[in-house]
Amino acid sequence: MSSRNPIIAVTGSSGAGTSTTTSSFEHIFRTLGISSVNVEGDSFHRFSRQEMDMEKRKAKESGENISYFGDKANDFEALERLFRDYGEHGKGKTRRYLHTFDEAVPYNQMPGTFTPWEDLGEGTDLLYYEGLHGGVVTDTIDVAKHVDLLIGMVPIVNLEWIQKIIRDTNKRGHSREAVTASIVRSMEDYISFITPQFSRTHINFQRVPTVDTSNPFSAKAIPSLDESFVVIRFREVKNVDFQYYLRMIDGSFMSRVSTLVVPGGKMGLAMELILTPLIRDLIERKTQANKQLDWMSDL
Ligand SMILES: Nc1ncnc2c1ncn2[C@@H]1O[C@H](COP(=O)(O)OP(=O)(O)OP(=O)(O)O)[C@@H](O)[C@H]1O
Ligand SMILES: O=C(CO)[C@H](O)[C@H](O)COP(=O)(O)O
Repeated sequence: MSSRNPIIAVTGSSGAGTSTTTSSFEHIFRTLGISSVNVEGDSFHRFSRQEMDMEKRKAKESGENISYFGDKANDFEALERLFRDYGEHGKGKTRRYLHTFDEAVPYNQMPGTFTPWEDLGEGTDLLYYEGLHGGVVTDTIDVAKHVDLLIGMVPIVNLEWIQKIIRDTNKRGHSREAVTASIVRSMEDYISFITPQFSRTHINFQRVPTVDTSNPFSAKAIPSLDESFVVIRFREVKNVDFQYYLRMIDGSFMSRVSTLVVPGGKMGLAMELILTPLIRDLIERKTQANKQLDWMSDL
């Protein structure tokens, strides 16, 4: 954690909606006049799509498993290094994984490849990460400890799979069978690396559909916001003004002492109401820390 160079991370599985959530954060940053550097978790995959296909074949031959959720396919050290460097110096290195032709063409590259590593961050107010591993901890690395505000984006698992299957088939050119196989192959890593993160978050947002999603593998469409509720669990936030949220968000209620439930259509409003003051606090702490540093260097 760093008062001078704060880091916000939205962490969630593939298809959970971390990229979609980014627009809510960008709106808050614009409102508060904050300049952020945005980092995508997929940039820290170890392998291009072609290399990963080879790794999957090798793993299968030796009776092992490899998935995008685990440490074999992701460079957690590089991610921790970026967070540490940004926290200490306000800069670091990242790159982009290009999923689609639309993303790849401007770089004159093919989908499934990486852009070169480049320096980023200089002069920004905060680092914003969205991806699979913003709260990951293993025996050798601890990404979570560098994060000042850690948000879990966790639809219930049937909905997560529907979102992944429909996004990967419609936008990323994969077959339904290939996506289903990747869900199966990823399950062990999902339990070891993805879900433990949601016990380290400050707040979890869990979308719960109110329509039948009992066979996610045959679903034709993603349940809409109006066909869902969002369960918001405050884990590590003090002095939460639930009365204020209940007054401001029509149709909201509390299901437990630390849990607010809002209609799906109010998710954007809820995020704005809840996150804006927390982000403002991070920026105020940054201003104070920098003032203190200036004052000490004047001595
Ligand atoms: N709240 C939501 N309501 C309706 N659809 C949603 C919602 N959140 C995400 N989706 C849809 O689910 C799919 C996956 O979302 P998104 O691409 O944001 O996931 P992601 O977590 O960024 O995945 P990855 O890490 O694999 O890139 C997209 O098609 C998106 O439009
Ligand atoms: O979303 C993912 C992980 O978060 C993808 O599965 C991963 O980035 C690989 O992408 P692709 O299958 O398009 O090569």
